[in-house]
Amino acid sequence: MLRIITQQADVRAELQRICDRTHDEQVLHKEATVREVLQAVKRQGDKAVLHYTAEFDKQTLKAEELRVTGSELDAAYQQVSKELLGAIRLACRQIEAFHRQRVPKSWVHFGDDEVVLGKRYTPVDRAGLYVPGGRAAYPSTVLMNAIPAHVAAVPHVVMVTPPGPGGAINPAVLVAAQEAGVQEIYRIGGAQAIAALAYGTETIPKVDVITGPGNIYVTLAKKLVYGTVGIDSLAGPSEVLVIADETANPVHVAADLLAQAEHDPMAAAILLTTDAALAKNVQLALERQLVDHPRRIDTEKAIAHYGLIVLVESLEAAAELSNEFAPEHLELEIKDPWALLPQIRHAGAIFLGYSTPEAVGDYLAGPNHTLPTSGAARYASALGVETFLKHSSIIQYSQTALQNVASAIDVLATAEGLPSHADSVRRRIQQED
Ligand SMILES: NC(=O)c1ccc[n+]([C@@H]2O[C@H](COP(=O)([O-])OP(=O)(O)OC[C@H]3O[C@@H](n4cnc5c(N)ncnc54)[C@H](O)[C@@H]3O)[C@@H](O)[C@H]2O)c1
Ligand SMILES: N[C@H](CO)Cc1c[nH]c[nH+]1
Ligand SMILES: [Zn+2]
Repeated sequence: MLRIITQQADVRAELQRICDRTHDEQVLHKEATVREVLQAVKRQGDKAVLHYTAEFDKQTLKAEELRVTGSELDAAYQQVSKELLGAIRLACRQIEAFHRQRVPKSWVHFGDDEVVLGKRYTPVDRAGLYVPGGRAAYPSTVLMNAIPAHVAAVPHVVMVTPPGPGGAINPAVLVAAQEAGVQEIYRIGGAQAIAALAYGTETIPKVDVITGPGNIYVTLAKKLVYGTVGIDSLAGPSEVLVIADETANPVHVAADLLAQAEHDPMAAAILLTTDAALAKNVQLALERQLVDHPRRIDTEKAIAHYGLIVLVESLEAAAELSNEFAPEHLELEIKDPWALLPQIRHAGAIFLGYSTPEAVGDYLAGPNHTLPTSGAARYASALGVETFLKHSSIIQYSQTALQNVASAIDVLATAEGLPSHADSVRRRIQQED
């Protein structure tokens, strides 16, 4: 049963508990497991990857079987329906069109003061894409990761995804990877896959940046390898926060809450509403929709632990609570969503109005569905082309320009107690050796 609580009670504490669910004390033992996996893969390479694949994915593989072969890739096209291929291609076009807008461009400015300044964008050499596969297959996530990498012109794109029975990978995932230009695919998942991409093994190449969402093990592993490699963001167990008024349809709101809860027992689904009748009706609708839900057990777990309906006094109060939670997905199911939008400061993606279920963003609206969770939307954003780019600053001074700033640099370097800094400028001005 989805609990209903009122604003005055311990709403803030409850929302904080749900937000913190991937970094609270209860996950410490999972972090210990992840640390062990990272260390083992770093030291033992493929041997450890194969060991943990057997332990956690229940698949016994040999090192030479880790890479998906050309014949498997070809066969995948025969295993997907025409409709599915058509939908993948539509999603590809829309995601690419969105990501090609406002790609950061290199620039150089030649100033009148004989100073040249600029920024030069270059892609990483190697990207590693994590595509989840424990509880569901995610061809959409392949596209959301691979297309921005392609638009950023990353020369080498590697993908990992957990093996299913017999080591098989879902054919739709393999088709999506080919449509989006992935070059190498390895059948590994979880923390061992993140470790392999971060440190490299005999079989799996080390990459420069790891992107993609995943469950708690994947997210903790990404957090721990950050620094050895770059990451996109902490895109962990899914979450949705819906702000709804009395005009919202309770059946639709319940369906949207379940659409995120069904991802993972650690997913979060929250409704903030000004209307007590809506709260009750969403609760009832959700119960009904859960009755013959194919993923009922996990979905009920998510709803029981991380599901919540909060009755709020006003939409402004709802916006403030939402900002504190910083949800991955925020739906505004209210009469005038554009009027509330200026009050929203932190959210991975915002869905406006009754006809915009979060699922359109998951699949094909165009914006990326790999989004920060557990409060990370306070400081991080959706995966994008820029995730695969970095920029170098460009600086050139003429002799005259250097003379103009020499004394200021001298003063600053002296204040910092760094005489060679001052000297490196002074020698040029004085034309000494
Ligand atoms: N935030 C986002 O942008 C976003 C997008 C899509 C999906 N998601 C999330 O991705 C996740 C997908 O999760 P999933 O489980 O289906 O697939 P997954 O690929 O993320 O995780 C499966 C892996 O977890 C590892 N694992 C499972 N149990 C373990 C244990 N007890 N100890 C150590 N390792 C273990 C296994 O190695 C397995 O390969 C969900 O949480 C979903 O909500 C998030
Ligand atoms: N809602 C997920 C992000 O939290 C993305 C997704 C992929 N497929 C379905 N949903
Ligand atoms: Zn989803």
